[in-house]
Amino acid sequence: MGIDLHFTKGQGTGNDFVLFSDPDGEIELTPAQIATLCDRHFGIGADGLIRAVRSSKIADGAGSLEQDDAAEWFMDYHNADGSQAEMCGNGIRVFSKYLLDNGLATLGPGETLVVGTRAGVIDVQRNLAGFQADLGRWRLDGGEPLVRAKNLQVARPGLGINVGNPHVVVALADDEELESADLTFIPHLEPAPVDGANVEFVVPLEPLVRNGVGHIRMRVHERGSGETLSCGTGAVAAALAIRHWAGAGAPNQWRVEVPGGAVGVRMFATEDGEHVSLSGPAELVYEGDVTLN
Ligand SMILES: N[C@@H](CCC[C@H](N)C(=O)O)C(=O)O
Repeated sequence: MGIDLHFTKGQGTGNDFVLFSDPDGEIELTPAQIATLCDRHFGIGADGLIRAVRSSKIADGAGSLEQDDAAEWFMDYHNADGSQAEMCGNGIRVFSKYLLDNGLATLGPGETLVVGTRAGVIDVQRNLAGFQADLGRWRLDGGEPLVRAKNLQVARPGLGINVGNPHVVVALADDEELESADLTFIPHLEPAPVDGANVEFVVPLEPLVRNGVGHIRMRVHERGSGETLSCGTGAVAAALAIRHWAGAGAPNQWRVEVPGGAVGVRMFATEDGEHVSLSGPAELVYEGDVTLN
């Protein structure tokens, strides 16, 4: 018997998602079913799939689910190939918009929506750009693998950064080089991270710092989804890497241009260490019904 799904299509800076709600955790899709839904030729088409499930109903084994009574909803995220991911920065804004527009949550001015994810609970607030998500603490992680991409003449050292999910950031010389990279092929990392990684190719813009805000441009090859128009956690990792390389005095606020638009990144001190936040737009595009066999 088929599974009937009422779905919503949403996007944030062109990173697009199929969303559906499963409050009681009754619908477990297989990786193959998710890949079919996300397929742009044989399915709805998306970079990832998001299931809205109550945190109390998410099945055990979902990862490091930090239970928090305030997080009524859990963002169950899968990449386009059906693989699970811990976190999605653009996805969490679109997920918040989905919860609010469907009356599943409320978020007044100055209030915080707490969302459960495999990377822990994330605080989301409204802001001028749309939504801002506090992604919490980040860490240098995964060393400095050598990165090769098709059409890039030389291998480059990357920087491994974990912002809930794994990234490797590579600095390129200029826009010409950024455009020349062929990201239809998976970048080659040496040594290869055990759990794979999203790979961001970044160039500084001129001037790098304007009014105290750093400006960079990036393209990304997402683990499990291929090249996408944007990756929120990737933008965060890119800003952290460039700040790391720039050294003392580099800004704590960044604007990251991606093929699908631009997002904002901010690093700020908290009692439990430095946090990083991501802000940007979120839009729900259309709704539909689909039957999965
Ligand atoms: N597009 C997302 C990241 C989605 C997960 C990623 N592909 C992974 O496997 O870690 C974002 O906006 O952060």
